[in-house]
Amino acid sequence: MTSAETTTYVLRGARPLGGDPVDLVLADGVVARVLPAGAAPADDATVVVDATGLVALPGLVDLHTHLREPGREDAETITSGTRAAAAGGFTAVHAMANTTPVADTAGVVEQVWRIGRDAGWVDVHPVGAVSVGLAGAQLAELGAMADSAARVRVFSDDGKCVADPILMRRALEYVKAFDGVVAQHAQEPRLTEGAQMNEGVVSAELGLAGWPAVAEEAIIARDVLLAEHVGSRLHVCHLSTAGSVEIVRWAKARGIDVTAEVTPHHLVLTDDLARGYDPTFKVNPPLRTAADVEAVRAGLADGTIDIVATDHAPHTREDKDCEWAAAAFGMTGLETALSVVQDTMVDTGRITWADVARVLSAAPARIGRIETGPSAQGRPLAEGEPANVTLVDPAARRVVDGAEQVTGSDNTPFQGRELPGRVVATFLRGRATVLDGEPVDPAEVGA
Ligand SMILES: NC(=O)N[C@@H](CC(=O)O)C(=O)O
Ligand SMILES: [Zn+2]
Ligand SMILES: [Zn+2]
Repeated sequence: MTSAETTTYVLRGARPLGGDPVDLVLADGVVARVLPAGAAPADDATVVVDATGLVALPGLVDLHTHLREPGREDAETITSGTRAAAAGGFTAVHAMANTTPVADTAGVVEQVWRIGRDAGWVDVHPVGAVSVGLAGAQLAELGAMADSAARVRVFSDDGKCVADPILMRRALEYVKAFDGVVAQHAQEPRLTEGAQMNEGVVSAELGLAGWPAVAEEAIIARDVLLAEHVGSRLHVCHLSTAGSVEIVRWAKARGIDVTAEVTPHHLVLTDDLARGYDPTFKVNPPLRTAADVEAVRAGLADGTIDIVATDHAPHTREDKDCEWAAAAFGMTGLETALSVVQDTMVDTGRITWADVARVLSAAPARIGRIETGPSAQGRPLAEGEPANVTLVDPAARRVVDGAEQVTGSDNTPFQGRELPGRVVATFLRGRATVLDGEPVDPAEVGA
């Protein structure tokens, strides 16, 4: 058995960012050579991957993943969630703080970071909570989390909105000291009390309490103004309405340092899906209207929305197989994100593969400040760069089946749907975490 560190891979005929075919040689953890297709030599110590027709992307980076550990290992563990991430083409994920206990201390974020490192599937970058216990009252120890081994730069009470404006202001001011960012789950709590789905024609018809677009938009409007006032960096989680896109567009034109994400599901699914009362489609923020879907696609295409983030939110059957009102909010996404982006944005001609590399790798790495340093991510596929590489077959098609997925939960909203694209291989610093579409256990290659 060759050890992970010494295996040299030749990705024969790969198309970096969808461009002309080349041979990518991965050795010693970096992209050692970029050669004309067919030119890379192969010897006994080399593994040749036939990458003819495959698009090579820098390893994907998710800014918004729920790994559930510690506390809800029955839904997902750091190991199962990061294995699913690798299967989806990711080499780094940001692990959200709404665990039990909450990731609001240096101790918890270090533990998550260490378990992720030891699992070896992707780099795990813990997100720190903004407030103690996500309670929205008292600022958590942001500085201690930033200074810890986990090097936290992203802070979020995700799942809950930082509703108190003075707490939000203090958090924005505090993170400036270490170039951090506050990632807001924009949801005005009073306007969404008891809300079950998007407020509109469908909620009225179904008799479910609605969640108005203004509840999201009012918080985003407030926060971009706060970010401007204190001169800090704001990130908007899972933006979902046409009005939210307009506000972010306005804020960017004004020079405010704001970034925004959209989830794959908000790029394609609408509130019509609630008609079947299947809680698989219950999510926070809720699925919106076709007009909102069009607006977020346009926002992603014109750069108003910086990134696609999965908001992978695994839940047990117990928490999902119940009546709509009692079910948990959330849907899985790590293993379908790239396919949904290809389907909605690339195959429709709205963005290129180079744009995919930006919105799913370089930009989230930059927002999370993981683009430099020992676990650099989101860098170009150039000689000397870390060999974080994803090979995708854009011509493949597959029918999604939650039972076959790697994640510990099966609440995929794409069950039974045919989607384009398949992740054939993923490399983390030159070590294969996925080959021939199958996860490669880090323990088995001596990583
Ligand atoms: N997206 C969801 O519907 N749920 C998330 C929380 C969140 O992202 O707000 C979860 O933790 O389950
Ligand atoms: Zn959220
Ligand atoms: Zn989330």
